[in-house]
Amino acid sequence: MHPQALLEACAALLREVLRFEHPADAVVSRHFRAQRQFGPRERATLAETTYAVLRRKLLYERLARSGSGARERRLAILGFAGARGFLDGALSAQEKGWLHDCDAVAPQELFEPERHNLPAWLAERLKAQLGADFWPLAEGLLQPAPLDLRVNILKAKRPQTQAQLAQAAIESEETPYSPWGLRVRGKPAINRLELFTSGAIEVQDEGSQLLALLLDARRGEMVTDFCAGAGGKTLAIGASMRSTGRLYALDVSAHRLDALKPRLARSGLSNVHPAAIAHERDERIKRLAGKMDRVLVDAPCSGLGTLRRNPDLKWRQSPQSVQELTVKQQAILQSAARLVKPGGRLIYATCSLLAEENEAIAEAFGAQQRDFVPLPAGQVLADLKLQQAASLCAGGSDGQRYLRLWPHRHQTDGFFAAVWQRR
Ligand SMILES: C[S@@+](CC[C@H](N)C(=O)[O-])C[C@H]1O[C@@H](n2cnc3c(N)ncnc32)[C@H](O)[C@@H]1O
Repeated sequence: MHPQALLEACAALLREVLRFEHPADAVVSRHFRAQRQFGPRERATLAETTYAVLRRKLLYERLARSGSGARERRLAILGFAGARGFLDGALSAQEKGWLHDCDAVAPQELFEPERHNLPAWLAERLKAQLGADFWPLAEGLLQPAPLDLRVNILKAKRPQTQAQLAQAAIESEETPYSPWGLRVRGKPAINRLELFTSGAIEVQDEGSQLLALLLDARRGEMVTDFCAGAGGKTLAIGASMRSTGRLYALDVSAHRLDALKPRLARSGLSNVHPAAIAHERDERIKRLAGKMDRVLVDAPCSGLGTLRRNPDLKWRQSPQSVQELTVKQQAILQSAARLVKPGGRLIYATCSLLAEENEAIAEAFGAQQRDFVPLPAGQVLADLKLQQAASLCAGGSDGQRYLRLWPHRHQTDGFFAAVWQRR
């Protein structure tokens, strides 16, 4: 495709995404379905340019105030994810001069928001929470996430899987914490590999794998994944139960549960029972009350821990949306807790960075529900012989109370989890 046509296509896609009416990944997929003319490399450039602009939106908007032509074209030039030589083929002499001037802007000439590229409300909260660690986090959130795979231990072993990937010219290394994980170099297409179609691997961030590990579901147990969605964690939990016992995968979104079905078929699991519920107090779940050995609440949240993958979320969330989510999170945790049997365990987790969706929810629950005794996440992970368990945790008097994963410290998405045992 001619550079000019590809640059204009990037600008057109940005025009749709920057309306923020729908999640960026959904807009990009719809765009590709409607516009069949793009090959795989062009699609990659279009998607990566869009994500680069979403990541550094404040910086690029500031630079785009100078220059000429349509705003989205200027943003696409600044975020262009292809080779500079190729881009040059699309630029006028004036645009080349402008881009050269933009490249020469030094960081000290920029205002803070143009360096961290976060909305003011979010930067303020993260600064209050993190202090000096705010800037390493902000920098970490501007990087694309690596591609992590989880080896399905029902079907494969990690070393052999790594060797098979190498045969397909895919380089990978073992993830540092999860015993199931492989971190792949680059972004190779995974879903046509025999390893993928046969269910030996799934794409899953190491942080998500750690949440499934933390649940420590055992063979033959009764387990509920209360907010199962498309089942990323369900599949990891089901495999850790060696496809025995019963694992209920509940969600209010039948659509998301539908996306679990093909993954379930590949996985070889026969212990998973997906069920759509109307809400967290649905009659259908009453009969499960007091019966579960393990309950995971992977609660709906702002998703701000996934900004490396979903940078549009920082522009789509707001203090009000976070406030509404915290109400829902409390209600779901309260209801899900009823399923836990005496001696059983409950986990509340999110992929948010914000204390109000995390520690605040866990502490409010602990204060109300004297029946549930906190278990230090660091201890649970150490008992599982997990590498460097203590470094993954924070909070409480010994700094081990909660699982607290950060992109800049652990190279995972941001995750939080609290664990309780019912008396
Ligand atoms: C963070 S996502 C779950 C991701 C999923 N566990 C995974 O690993 O792929 C949160 C899920 O909670 C679901 N949800 C929202 N409200 C709910 C409720 N009241 N009861 C159960 N699930 C709910 C959403 O539909 C969404 O799929």
